[in-house]
Amino acid sequence: MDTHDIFRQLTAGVRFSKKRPVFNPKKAQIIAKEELPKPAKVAKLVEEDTATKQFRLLADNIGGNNATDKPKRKKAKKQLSPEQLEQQQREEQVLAIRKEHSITVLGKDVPAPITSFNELDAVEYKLLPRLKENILSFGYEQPTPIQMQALPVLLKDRALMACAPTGSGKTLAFLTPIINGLRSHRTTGLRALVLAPTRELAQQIYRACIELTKSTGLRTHIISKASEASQHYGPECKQKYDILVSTPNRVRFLLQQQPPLLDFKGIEWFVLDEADRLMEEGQNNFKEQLDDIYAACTHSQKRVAFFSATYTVPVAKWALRHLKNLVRVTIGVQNSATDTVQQELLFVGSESGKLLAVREMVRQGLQPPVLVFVQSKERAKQLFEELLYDGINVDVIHAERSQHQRDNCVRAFREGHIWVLICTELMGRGIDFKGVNLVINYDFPPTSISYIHRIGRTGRAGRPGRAVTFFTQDDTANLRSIAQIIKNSGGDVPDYMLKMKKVKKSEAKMRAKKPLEREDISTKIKAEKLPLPKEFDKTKKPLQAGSKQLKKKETGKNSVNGKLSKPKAPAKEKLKKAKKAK
Ligand SMILES: Nc1ncnc2c1ncn2[C@@H]1O[C@H](COP(=O)(O)OP(=O)(O)OP(=O)(O)O)[C@@H](O)[C@H]1O
Repeated sequence: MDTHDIFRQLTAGVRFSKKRPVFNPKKAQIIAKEELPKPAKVAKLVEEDTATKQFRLLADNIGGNNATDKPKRKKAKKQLSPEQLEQQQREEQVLAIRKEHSITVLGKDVPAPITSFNELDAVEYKLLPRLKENILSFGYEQPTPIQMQALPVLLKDRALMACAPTGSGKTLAFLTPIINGLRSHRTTGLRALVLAPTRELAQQIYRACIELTKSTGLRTHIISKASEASQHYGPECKQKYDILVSTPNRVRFLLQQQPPLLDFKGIEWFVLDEADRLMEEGQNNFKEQLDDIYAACTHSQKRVAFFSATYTVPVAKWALRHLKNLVRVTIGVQNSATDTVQQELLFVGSESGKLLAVREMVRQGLQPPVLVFVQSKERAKQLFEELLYDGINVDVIHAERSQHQRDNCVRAFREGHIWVLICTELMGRGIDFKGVNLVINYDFPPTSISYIHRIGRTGRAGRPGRAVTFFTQDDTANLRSIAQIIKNSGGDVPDYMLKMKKVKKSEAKMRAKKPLEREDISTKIKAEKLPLPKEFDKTKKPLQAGSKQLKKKETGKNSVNGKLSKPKAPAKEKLKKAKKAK
């Protein structure tokens, strides 16, 4: 495989604008010159249709025609030496394993996949016996496909960009090589950094790390409160940790203190979980924070690994620019939903139809635990108020709740005290609740990436799951792409959905940034929609010009002394009167 091929394959699925240069070789100083394609070749690549390119590359790889994977067959005429024959057989075996587990690899000299954790005892990996015991204590019979391929790649100190379906065991795939690489505790300070987009996910990774490091002596820490961090990391601090798990904002905050409260000069492992989310640019996104953090990790030998179930252009670009010796591993088809989830799209007519649909599902018998996704914290609160009195154990989690409340909520859901958890996008990524039976997308996901992650909260680790996505007339813009995802993972969708007009890129972007405005979630009768009772009108005197009441009517606000007050609902008045009469 020549350099041109490597670049072409690493950028599979990446769509470059013709206006902006795709890849500026001058900027990519870190990559060795010979690894870079010539600008003219890049331009040619840009013009290639992305979908065709992706399809061809996947077909090539899975079918084994990839130059990386292809066993070097000698010409039939030439007699093979026993060693050559053995080598050829080994290569064919590797290909067969990758094909069986839908593993696609891109890069030079990619290590062979393992099929059992026992293979990690080999001299080339030198897995710590204690670490292996910890892995086996989870009761896993064999590595998952991402573990099969990512473990050897990372244990051989290669940079990795890994894409594998939700719930496929990526956490173990990145924690094991870190722990094995660090081996034992040192008092020199932090040597590994794992970043995740939410605190809940960081907590989950932290807990997994504590389990995996048992009896190894390695110390892991999670930054729970930035304000307390000075005690743990300040220059005079005696107690040092080896591994730090956190969200980017807390880390950057500590780095920015004077003097900085974190020292990343010793970071040998830099791992991003949900890398595509962390690389998102724009307001309230992590990219800027990430750049600062990466710049502080100045160790010359640091290993970098990105993991996610989905990948986007910025991640591929960044990896190409910054990482040497890069391997890309994809399990199945990139950016696809896990095939263990039975997916349904349900037309509910209108916003009120959604509540009816949820209640109907409850009436028919919901199998908890159930996760319900809505698009905002306001809507999460509204839905919670609606379902609170429906006789189901329901709770709600969103960014406005305190950290303590969020932790309690997650714990109660994990322990089965809460059956239905209403949540926002906050819980969409990475969270591993065991045995979630159903995900309801109450509000249509803003992007197909969000859809893949949300429904991936069920159907994890090979278990079956179900996801129901409500849609109304307002959601049809994104319907086509999500119907396509369902079809790609083996589900049934009506033909008309797949034939719907593609949304413009600009519109898709806008929808991703700004969710649709929706009617409030409420079954309460709206006062303003009720006709005024007749007697109310008859007894009313005409309003005087300049009177408070008339002003209120003109402005449409119930303003008393400049403050907003609740409108007095005629229906409520009527109800009160009726009660008094009783
Ligand atoms: N080898 C294995 N065999 C069986 N189960 C496993 C194995 N490795 C991990 N698991 C289990 O699979 C579940 C999902 O793992 P994990 O949370 O790492 O998934 P993920 O790929 O990171 O998902 P997401 O993309 O949603 O973050 C966990 O409950 C974990 O215990």
